[in-house]
Amino acid sequence: MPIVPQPPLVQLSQVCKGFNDGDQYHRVLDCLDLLIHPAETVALTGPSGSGKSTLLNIIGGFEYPDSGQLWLQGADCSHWHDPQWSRFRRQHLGVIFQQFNLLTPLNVHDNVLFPLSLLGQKWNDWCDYLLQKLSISELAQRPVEQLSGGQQQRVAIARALAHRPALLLADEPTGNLDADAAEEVMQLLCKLAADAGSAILMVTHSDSAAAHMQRRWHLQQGKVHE
Ligand SMILES: Nc1ncnc2c1ncn2[C@@H]1O[C@H](COP(=O)(O)OP(=O)(O)OP(=O)(O)O)[C@@H](O)[C@H]1O
Repeated sequence: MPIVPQPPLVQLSQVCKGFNDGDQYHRVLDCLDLLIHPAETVALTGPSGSGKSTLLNIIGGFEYPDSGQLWLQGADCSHWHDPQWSRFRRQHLGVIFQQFNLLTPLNVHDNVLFPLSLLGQKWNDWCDYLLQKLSISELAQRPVEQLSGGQQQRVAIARALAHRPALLLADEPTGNLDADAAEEVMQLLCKLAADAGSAILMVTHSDSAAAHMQRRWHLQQGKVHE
């Protein structure tokens, strides 16, 4: 059987993005060409305001570039509208937000189940495995607002990986944790993403968190340096 090469998971070609600041246009991303392959892990670093979240938001379809092209899993999504982005995100994208963005009326179990229920799927052995590895099985019935920040972070990781996304976007996932907790969370995140077959693009200001990723992109003055 011939081996069919897989397309890149994420491909950006000449992507530019800027914002109007008063009557001045401020270019944040300056004609970026980038590739992420399936199951690759990439840290995205750079000074505050350099455009890291903007780049993450464009790859997740939360913001649109001003120009350039974006492909996901080989599909040109430069002109996708909201329904196509929603479908892609439901099936293939997991997101860990800096502030966790958990569904606060719900308990841990229902937060982790949520992405699966959007796909018409049920709780499964993988969900049990995630909770067990993240040491939150005992908390399954607890409302998430009753949990500590570190526990909520673990729920956010389980929820982001519940549907085994092709791509995990993480914005400062260890930003609120002390050094020991951050190290443990990074080890868990890498192990579970590898188990799920997920690639990671992770924004971080932490060198030690970035060191857990296979590649490192540094964003400065609109350009990415590797
Ligand atoms: N919706 C917006 N409207 C106007 N300016 C914006 C908007 N979003 C981002 N910016 C500007 O774009 C620049 C990059 O912002 P972004 O949040 O992507 O940076 P960042 O590298 O993630 O920063 P940080 O590390 O502080 O989170 C900043 O100057 C910011 O003020």
